[in-house]
Amino acid sequence: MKGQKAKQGAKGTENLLGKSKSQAQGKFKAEQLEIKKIHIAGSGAIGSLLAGAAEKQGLPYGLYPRNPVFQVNKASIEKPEFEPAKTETPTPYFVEWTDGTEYPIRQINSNKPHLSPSDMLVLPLKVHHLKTALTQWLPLIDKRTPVVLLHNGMGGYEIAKSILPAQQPLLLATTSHGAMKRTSTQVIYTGVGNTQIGIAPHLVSHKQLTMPEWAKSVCHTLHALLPPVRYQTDIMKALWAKLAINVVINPLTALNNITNSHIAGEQFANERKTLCEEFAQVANACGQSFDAIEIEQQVIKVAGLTASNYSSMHQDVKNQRQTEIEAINGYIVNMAQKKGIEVPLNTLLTKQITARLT
Ligand SMILES: NC(=O)C1=CN([C@@H]2O[C@H](COP(=O)(O)OP(=O)(O)OC[C@H]3O[C@@H](n4cnc5c(N)ncnc54)[C@H](OP(=O)(O)O)[C@@H]3O)[C@@H](O)[C@H]2O)C=CC1
Ligand SMILES: CC(C)(CO)C(=O)C(=O)O
Repeated sequence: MKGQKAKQGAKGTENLLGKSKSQAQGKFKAEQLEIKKIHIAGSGAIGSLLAGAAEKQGLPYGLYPRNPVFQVNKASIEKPEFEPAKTETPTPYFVEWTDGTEYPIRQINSNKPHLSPSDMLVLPLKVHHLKTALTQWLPLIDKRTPVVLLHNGMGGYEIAKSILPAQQPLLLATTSHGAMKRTSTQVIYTGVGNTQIGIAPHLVSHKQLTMPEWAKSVCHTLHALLPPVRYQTDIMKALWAKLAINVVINPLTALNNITNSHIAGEQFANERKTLCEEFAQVANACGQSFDAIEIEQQVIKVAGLTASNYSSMHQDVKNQRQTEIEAINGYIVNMAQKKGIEVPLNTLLTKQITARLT
């Protein structure tokens, strides 16, 4: 099976419906699937993984690289202009699934998308990419097109709120699936995790007891593509919980050039404890409810589950790419300042990671 190439070409939505019925049992019903096409902004590791999943399930998809498709200028905001990609990918590249099968995916470079309410836009980007990407996509989406933010760290929601219309259907998500770009033509699905998703808090009505149809459709589609998807009624709590993990594992693995497994060890006991305490103090001052000891147990668990991983920050530092430090430890430092709390270790790690790239 290893290296086996899957046949290219979408097989239509029946295939997705057929697969999703069994995959989504007990979660979402097949008749809730109304998303006709998934548009993926950014062909990084997770974006490519989603495209591979769409290829695998036969759901029409568009995978768009950074910048080249649409230039941001005043004119393009009124009437978006498409230009040929500077980084055109004439041949497909491949996503290698967990069973070794390879699915060919292509980036879209020249077709001008117009997203309808039955399309969805997913942004599996780093927070520091979001402002530009959302500004580029805004003229291309209908005001009823569901938009999904999918990233580590915090701050993306505020950026999206400042750019999108107030009533734009918006979901916030975080994933623990692992994906890695091994070469320019190969992305590997390195670890099956899960995706947690929820409606942006400003769209949640306490009077509405059931999920709106658009949110069901999005969750169902994502679950059919890359299961399991867990719907969270309090997505902010889930994002804070993921942040806690990243606050500890990411900077320590990046600075010490180690895999995640080491973070569970005795040598990091002091840093682990202090970071969890600083996190809990800040999160709780921001209206959350976290216990430092429970967070530390969770960090140790995740470090064990992802033992052989190099964290995303480790990879960014190694490849001299901008890290997500501002959205992770930097976010804790900013929130701590606002609340008058001292967070010396988060402050130090933020400075040390930032210094690595200058
Ligand atoms: N990879 C993983 O295993 C996991 C990742 N995550 C999180 O998911 C998010 C995405 O991660 P990942 O896929 O690894 O990141 P990558 O860096 O691989 O992908 C981000 C992609 O976004 C592209 N990009 C930047 N700006 C734009 C833009 N304006 N329009 C379109 N594309 C743009 C980048 O382009 P270019 O290539 O030109 O830089 C890059 O290809 C991060 O927050 C990460 O922490 C969470 C769990 C696991
Ligand atoms: C959970 C963890 C730490 C897995 O590596 C991660 O989210 C990351 O690397 O950014």
